[in-house]
Amino acid sequence: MKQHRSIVLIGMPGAGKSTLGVLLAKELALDFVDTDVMIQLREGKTLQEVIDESDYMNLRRIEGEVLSDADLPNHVIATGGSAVYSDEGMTNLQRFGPVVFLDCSADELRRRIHNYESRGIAMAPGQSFEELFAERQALYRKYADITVCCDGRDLQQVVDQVLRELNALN
Ligand SMILES: Nc1ncnc2c1ncn2[C@@H]1O[C@H](COP(=O)(O)OP(=O)(O)O)[C@@H](O)[C@H]1O
Ligand SMILES: O=C(O)C1=C[C@@H](OP(=O)(O)O)[C@@H](O)[C@H](O)C1
Ligand SMILES: [Mg+2]
Repeated sequence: MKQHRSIVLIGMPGAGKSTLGVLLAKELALDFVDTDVMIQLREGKTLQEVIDESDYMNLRRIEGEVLSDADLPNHVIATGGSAVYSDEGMTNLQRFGPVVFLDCSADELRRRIHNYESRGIAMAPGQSFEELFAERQALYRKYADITVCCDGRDLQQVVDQVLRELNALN
């Protein structure tokens, strides 16, 4: 692992970054942070309100600033699904530890998430979920040090797989 011992979780909304992040932090005796919460605290509003009061590109811009300024050694870092649009932000997070892509099929994501309209997803108006999914795959793969398939695995199975892959990196 890199010098600061953090782990960065990336992937589509619904992949399990926030949920798994807490479990991994407990397993690894690390702190936990969700960068969505950092954004909301900085802005004093929800992500959906940010989008409604400006637009999705403004949310991506704010997210990029927050990720670029973040100083998060010894954390499991759950990012938002749009984090990978900020190269500067991802480059900063990479300093703290390996990037784990939680790889989930579009069908599985659709089964898990039913509120795509109100979840504050940073996507262009009119873009379909399938189009967004396709656009992002290359970005997640570009930054991933580890890719873990999440389809057909419960939370504990994914946690165990991430831990195995992290051990294999050392
Ligand atoms: N491996 C899994 N199996 C079943 N449900 C999962 C799994 N991972 C996450 N979930 C569920 O999917 C939903 C979205 O998870 P969340 O952690 O909010 O994803 P993200 O932060 O990546 O958007 C939650 O209801 C969570 O319990
Ligand atoms: O994928 C996206 O565009 C987004 C995902 C959200 O986080 P999760 O991936 O944790 O749902 C959050 O960052 C924001 O609403 C934008
Ligand atoms: Mg999340």
